[in-house]
This record gives sequence, C-alpha cells and structure tokens, in this order.
Amino acid sequence: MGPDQLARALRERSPLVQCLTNFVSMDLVANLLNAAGASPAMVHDPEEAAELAGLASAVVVNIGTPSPRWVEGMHAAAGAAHDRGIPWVLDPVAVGATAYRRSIVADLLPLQPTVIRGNASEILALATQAGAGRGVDATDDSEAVKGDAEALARQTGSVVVVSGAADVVTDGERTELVRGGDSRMPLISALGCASTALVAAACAIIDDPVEASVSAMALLARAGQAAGGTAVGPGSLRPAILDALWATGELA
Ligand SMILES: Nc1ncnc2c1ncn2[C@@H]1O[C@H](COP(=O)(O)OP(=O)(O)OP(=O)(O)O)[C@@H](O)[C@H]1O
Ligand SMILES: Cc1ncsc1CCO
Ligand SMILES: [Mg+2]
Repeated sequence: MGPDQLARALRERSPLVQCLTNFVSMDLVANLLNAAGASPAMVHDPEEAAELAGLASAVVVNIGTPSPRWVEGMHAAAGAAHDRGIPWVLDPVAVGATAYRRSIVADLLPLQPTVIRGNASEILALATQAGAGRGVDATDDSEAVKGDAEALARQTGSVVVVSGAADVVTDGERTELVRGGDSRMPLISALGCASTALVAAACAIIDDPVEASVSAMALLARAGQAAGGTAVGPGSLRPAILDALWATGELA
C-alpha cells in the first residue's frame, strides 16, 4: 500500500492509537496522528494502561522521559498488546545514554515489539550494546547502520526502522530504504517520536509490519518534502508538515 492509500485508509478507519510517550512529544504526536486521520489517546498510568490497550488498535511505547511508574504502565500496555495480538511499537529514545534506559528496553524486548523505531545512534546502541549517541539526537548515519539494524531485527524478531536522511526498514531479510523529506526535519524535537506513532497507526491498517513501516515513513517523508517548499525554518516546517499530512488524506 502506497502512502496515498495509507492516508485514505487512516481517514476512513481512524484507528485508536494508545501512546505512552514522553513529555516533550505528547503534543506533536497527538496532533500528527490527528492530521493523518488516526485517533490518539495519551494513556500511560498503570491504573488504566492495560485497560485502554484492550480497546486500542495499536500501542506506542516511547521511553523518552522515563520514571518507574511510567515504566510500569509501559509493561502493562505492551503486555496487553502482546496478549491481544495487536501491534505495539517501541521507541528506544537515547537508549545508549544511560544504564536505566538500557534496562527498561531489555525488560520490554521479551514482550516482542512489532516494530522498533529509532534514530541511527539508538539502533546502533541496541544492536551493539555500546553507548552510541550523546543523548536523544543521532550522531550516526542511518544507511551506515543498515547491517546493525538487520542484525537487531534477526535477534529480536521485530521489524527495525532507522530514521534519517534515508529511512531504513528491515526484518533482517528484506531491507527497504525510504528517501525524501527535508534536511530540517531532525531540528523538530519529537518528530521522530511522531514517526513512531505513525508507524503504529499504519500497523493497525496493514498486516505486514515491513510494508506498514515503509508506507508510514514514506507518507511522512512526502509531507516533509512538500512542507519544506514553503517553510523558512524548523518553526514553520512543523505546522506545514501537519497541514501536508492532512492534505494527503483529504485529496487521496
Ligand atoms: N537529513 C534528513 N533529511 C530528510 N529527512 C530526515 C533527515 N533526518 C531525519 N529525517 C526525518 O525526520 C524524521 C525524524 O527523524 P529523526 O532521525 O530526527 O528522529 P529522532 O532523532 O528519533 O527524533 P526525536 O527524538 O526528536 O523524536 C523522520 O521522519 C526522518 O525520516
Ligand atoms: C528532547 C527530548 N528529551 C527527552 S525525550 C525528548 C524528545 C525527543 O526524543
Ligand atoms: Mg531528533
């Protein structure tokens, strides 16, 4: 399914996407999902996370601003998704930066995320157990870590998506590259987190997680490229991406 068809299907079906995502990203993730036609719900507390996952069509678990109670909610939601056989997508924000983040991810991986979406430094850190990256931003190139992404996919059984100038999507056997976008996209904090949520929404529509991830990343790349035509910097690029996503679903 191409990005236009995905945009149309998201509009028609409006999948409920439960997001346990970091404080920085909540606004952009919710608004980007809305613009793309999906229905976001930011529900993370362990009191209700599993219950909501019982209603959702996909779940996002993003470790960007973790604390013990949130991590409990992540286990509850990912566990419920796993048990129900609905897709859940892990965003291992800054996993190379601290021991706490490494242990959170190590404890979540047995719940078999459908997709792991990170930037090149995060995927390199997961694949090599080394401390790649300085913080939340990538210091590595996505195409340069293609082999590491493939190895991580084989090791975990998850589809791995590496965002960057070219997005890499792999299940360890099949690898696809998505080009496009705008070079100012990484300056929009949490756009990567929003791409993770769009991948989750696509997984609710398309059964094959490689195809879903390629479609979602291509939809965002196309919106970023279109938005880049009018944007004068990252500030105006951000709302222009939301408008371009909405226009894709409107015109498709
Ligand atoms: N140089 C580039 N050219 C075009 N698009 C890019 C480039 N770098 C990243 N992107 C796109 O920007 C989006 C965000 O990717 P990025 O790698 O910045 O994620 P991230 O580091 O996880 O972000 P965050 O942690 O801020 O959420 C993706 O859709 C990706 O395809
Ligand atoms: C800046 C930042 N810090 C923790 S999470 C986050 C959002 C991008 O991942
Ligand atoms: Mg970034």
